[in-house]
Amino acid sequence: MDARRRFTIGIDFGTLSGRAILVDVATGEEAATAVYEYENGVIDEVLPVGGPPLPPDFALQDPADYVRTVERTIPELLRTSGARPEQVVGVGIDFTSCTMLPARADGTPLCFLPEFRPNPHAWVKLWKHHAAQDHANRLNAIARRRGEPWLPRYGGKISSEWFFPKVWQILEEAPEVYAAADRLLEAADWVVWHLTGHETRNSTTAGYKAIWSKREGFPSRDFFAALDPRLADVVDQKMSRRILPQGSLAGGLRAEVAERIGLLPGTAVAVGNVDAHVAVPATTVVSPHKMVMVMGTSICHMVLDREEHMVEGMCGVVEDGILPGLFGYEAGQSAVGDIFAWYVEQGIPAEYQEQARRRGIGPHELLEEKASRLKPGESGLLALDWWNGNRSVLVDVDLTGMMVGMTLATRPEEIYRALIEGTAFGTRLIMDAFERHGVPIEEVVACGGLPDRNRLLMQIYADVTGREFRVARSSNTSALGSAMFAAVAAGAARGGYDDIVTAAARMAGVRDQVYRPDAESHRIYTELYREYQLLHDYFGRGANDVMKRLKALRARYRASTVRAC
Ligand SMILES: Nc1ncnc2c1ncn2[C@@H]1O[C@H](COP(=O)(O)OP(=O)(O)O)[C@@H](O)[C@H]1O
Ligand SMILES: O=C(CO)[C@@H](O)[C@@H](O)COP(=O)(O)O
Repeated sequence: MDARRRFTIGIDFGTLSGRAILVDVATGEEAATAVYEYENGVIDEVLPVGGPPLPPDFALQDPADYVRTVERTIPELLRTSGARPEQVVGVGIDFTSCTMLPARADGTPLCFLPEFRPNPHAWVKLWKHHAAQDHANRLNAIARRRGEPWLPRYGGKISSEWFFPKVWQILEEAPEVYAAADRLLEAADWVVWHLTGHETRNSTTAGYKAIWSKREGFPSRDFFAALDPRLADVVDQKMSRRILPQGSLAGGLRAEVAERIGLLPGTAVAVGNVDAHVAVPATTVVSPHKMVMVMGTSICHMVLDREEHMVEGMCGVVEDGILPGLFGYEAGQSAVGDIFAWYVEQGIPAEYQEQARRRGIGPHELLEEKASRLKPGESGLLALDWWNGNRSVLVDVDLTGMMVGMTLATRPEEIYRALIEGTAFGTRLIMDAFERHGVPIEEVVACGGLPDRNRLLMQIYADVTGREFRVARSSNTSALGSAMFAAVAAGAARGGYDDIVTAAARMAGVRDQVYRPDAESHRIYTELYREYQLLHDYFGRGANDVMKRLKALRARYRASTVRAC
C-alpha cells in the first residue's frame, strides 16, 4: 500500500444492509468494500423484544443495526486494504429517507430505554413505513385549505413516507413517546451525531422530507398548530433551524468511536445525505436534464435543472438539494425490487425453486432466463406496479398492486416479466410528467443494485421508455457519493477537494455498456403503455376506489381476527 495514497470512506445505509467502501481520493478506485446485513432487518411483524403483532403498514428498524454497521464495516475496510488510519481523510454516510427516530437530548434513541423498548413508536420509522397515510391525508387537506405555498414543490401532496406525517402519528398514537422525545431526527443525521458527538441537520433530508427550503425555512407555526396545537413549536422544540448544505463538515470523528473502528480521532465527517441524492454526482451527473435512476428496493428518479418547475407527483424540488446552485428534483416508485422479491418469495412454484437449486442459480436468474425468451406483449399480461403504494405521480400509499390478463395458461416467467414491465411503465409515466411540466430528460444513467443483477430488466426499461440507459461505473454509487462528499468535507488542504464537481471529475465514472431501445419492442410497449395509462388513471385517480375499499376491509377483518385471538 503506497503510504502517499489518500482515501475516504462512504457508508450507504440501505433498506436491508449497510454497505461501506474505501475509495482512493485521487482516482475513485474502490480499494475495499464491506457489507453488514442488519441483524433486525425491516421490523414489520413484531418488535425484536417480542410483544403483539405490529399494526398494518408499520415498517421499523433498530438503530443498533446502524451502530453495528459502522463498527463492523470500517475495521474490515482497513483490514482488507491495509490502509493506515492516517491515510483516511474523511467519512461520509447516506441513508434511506425519510427514516426517522425519537431520541433524548444526548442522542440516545428512545427504543434503547427499557421503559420505551416495548413501544413500536419508540423505534425507527423506516422510509417505507406506510401507517401514517391518514395523517398525510389530513395534513394535505389542511395545507390545501390554507393555500400553503410550499405544497406545489412536493407535487401537491406530502407523502405518508415523509417526516411530519410520521411525527404526527407518534403524537396521536403514542403521546408519551412524543413527550419523552427531546429530538426528532432523520437516521442520516443520527448516525453523523453518533460519529461526531455533534447534532447536525442536513439540507437534503430537510428539503425533500421535512418541507424545509433555503429561502423560506420550515412551514409556519400557524400551520403546525392547525395540524394539532401541540405541534405548534415542534421545529424549535424537537428539531433545529440550523440546516447545513451538502459537503459541509459536521465535525471530527469522536475519540471513543475512532478507537473502536481504527480511525484517527478528528477525521473529517460530512453531514448526512440521502441514498438517492448522493448517488447523482457519483454517476458523473453534475449538470441539468440528465436523469439518474437509483434502482433497488425502490427506484428514485433524480434530475437537476437551473429553474424551478412544479411537476405533478414529485417527491420534491429543492434548491441546492442535490448539488449547489441547481434545483434538484426527486420522483420515485416505492416498490420495484421489493415487488420481484415478493413474487420470488411468495409466488413461484416449488418446481421452479427446485430447478434453480439443481442448477446452482438463484430463482431470479432462472426467471430472468425464461422471461428473456418471451417477446413484448406475448404474455397478454399488464401490471400496475403499486404493490407498496404509488409514490409518483399519484402520491398515494393506499393504492395496491394489480395484474390483468391472467389465464389458466399463464406461466411464472410471464408474470415475472409483466411485473418488470409494469415497473418500467411506471418509470415512463414519471419521465412523461417531467417533460410535460418543463423539465426535459436528455440522458438516463442507472445505478443501484438492479443494473448489476438483471440485464433483462435494463433492456426492458430501455425498450419501454425508448431511451438509452447508461450505467454508473461503481456498483456502490451511493456509498461512492458519500465518499466524495467526505472528500469535500475534508477539503483540499486535508487531501480532499473543495467542491463536489471537482470530486466527481476525479472519482466518478460510467461504464462503456449502453442499453439501447429496440424499435419494434418500443412500438409494442407503446401500445401496452396506453393500456397502462388507462388502468393508472381509472384505479389511481378516483374513478374506482376498489383498491382502497379492499384495503379498508383487510384492516377491519385483520383487526377483528387479532381481537379474536
Ligand atoms: N436478479 C434480480 N432481479 C431483480 N431484482 C433483484 C434481483 N436480485 C435482487 N433483487 C432485488 O433488489 C433489491 C435490492 O436492491 P439494492 O439496491 O441491492 O438494495 P437497496 O434497495 O437496499 O439499496 C431487493 O428488493 C431485491 O429483491
Ligand atoms: O426515498 C428514498 C430517497 O428519497 C429512498 O431512501 C427510499 O426509496 C429507499 O431506497 P432504496 O430502494 O432502499 O435504496
